[in-house]
Amino acid sequence: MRFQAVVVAAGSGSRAGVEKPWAALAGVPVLRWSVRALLDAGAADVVVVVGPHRLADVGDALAGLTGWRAVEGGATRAESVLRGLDAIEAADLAGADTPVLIHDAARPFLERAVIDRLIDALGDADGAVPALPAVDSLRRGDEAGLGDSVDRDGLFRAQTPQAFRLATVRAALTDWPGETPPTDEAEAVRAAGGRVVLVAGDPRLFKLTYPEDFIMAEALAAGLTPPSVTRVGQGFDVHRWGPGTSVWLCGVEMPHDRTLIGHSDADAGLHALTDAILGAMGDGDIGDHFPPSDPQWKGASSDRFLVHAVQRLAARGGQLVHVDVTLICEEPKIKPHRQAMRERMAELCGLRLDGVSVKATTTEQLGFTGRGEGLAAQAVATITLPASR
Ligand SMILES: Nc1ccn([C@@H]2O[C@H](COP(=O)(O)OP(=O)(O)OP(=O)(O)O)[C@@H](O)[C@H]2O)c(=O)n1
Ligand SMILES: C[C@](O)(CO)[C@H](O)COP(=O)(O)O
Repeated sequence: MRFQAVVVAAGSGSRAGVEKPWAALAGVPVLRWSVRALLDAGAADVVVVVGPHRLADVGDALAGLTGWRAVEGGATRAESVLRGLDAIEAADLAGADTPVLIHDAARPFLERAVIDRLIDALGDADGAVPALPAVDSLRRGDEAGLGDSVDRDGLFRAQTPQAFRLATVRAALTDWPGETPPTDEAEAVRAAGGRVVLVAGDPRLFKLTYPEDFIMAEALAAGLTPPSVTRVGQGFDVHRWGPGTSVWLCGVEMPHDRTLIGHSDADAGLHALTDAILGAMGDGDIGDHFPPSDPQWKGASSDRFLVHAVQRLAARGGQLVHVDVTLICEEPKIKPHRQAMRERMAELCGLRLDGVSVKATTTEQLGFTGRGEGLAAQAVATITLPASR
């Protein structure tokens, strides 16, 4: 059954000391783990609720995923949930009876089986909550020491996502009578007279709360991260020399007594590199993405071609590992500009400097480069891609 989802990610993480949704697990933001799980399990839309200062970051964290929208959260978790529900209502994404799953971004390891149990249970209840029975013995205690035992029979640890029908949970939160906000939606729905049932939770669905929780989460994430494959792509480009006073190479403009002729800025180094990255992804070539027949690329800075390829790689969950460009020309001399070129390419590619190489060679005055008719560039890019998805 299709369902809507709200992922609350607007907390400050005061106990963890970090804004948990933005921390990385196996290199992937916690928020992405949570949202991806819901989308993979069939959520029609996921409303992501974030702090106002994070609205601009959501696109990067969720690059390549479709079916989500971001809204601004509130001062409490309950307020954030309500804003997410309001967004579903405002965008007319669901009817009053549509199931909505409300989930803490800070619980990144959500299995589809939990979602299936929740949706099934919602058939004849007003709400469903995944929970685990308390297994350790429970004691009261304070500074003075250990107090009485608490009977753990019938005690559960509530998790998220929690499932309700849109109108039920929205009304319950809007009409919440308490002075302090409800601890979760189940509490609000119960207070409104609803029947909330328990379904089996999942130990992996623990909430990141304290710094030490990240140790276990990192281990789990490593085990769940699909193995990556490493690929190498190569690119080659040539431009003809013509009259001019400067030339662009590898993202750097340098004075020269001629320039390279081309539809864009004719930066053969960046063109070869863009093709190398696209080639490693099996994603066509620079001409497919930026046709020379298209007037909008006339005189364009080649920076944008390279950034486009890097972004397409990121959208597929891939990573650029290393790039290596060789410029083939008699003139200009490349060495004085090499460091600036590496720094610029590192910036454009999001790589460390030691992952970026620029080399140059002459062809001993042989061939078209040797005769000074044109400049050639070749590039190699190493990338990793998730082995699946
Ligand atoms: N105003 C708030 C407070 C919390 N949350 C979200 O609610 C979930 C569970 O809350 P909690 O673990 O309490 O997160 P924080 O509020 O970030 O942490 P802390 O209480 O330690 O400050 C988290 O995904 C958190 O981002 C939210 O969206 N809006
Ligand atoms: C909603 C919740 O995750 C259910 O366990 C929890 O109540 C929210 O987090 P907090 O630690 O209680 O603030």
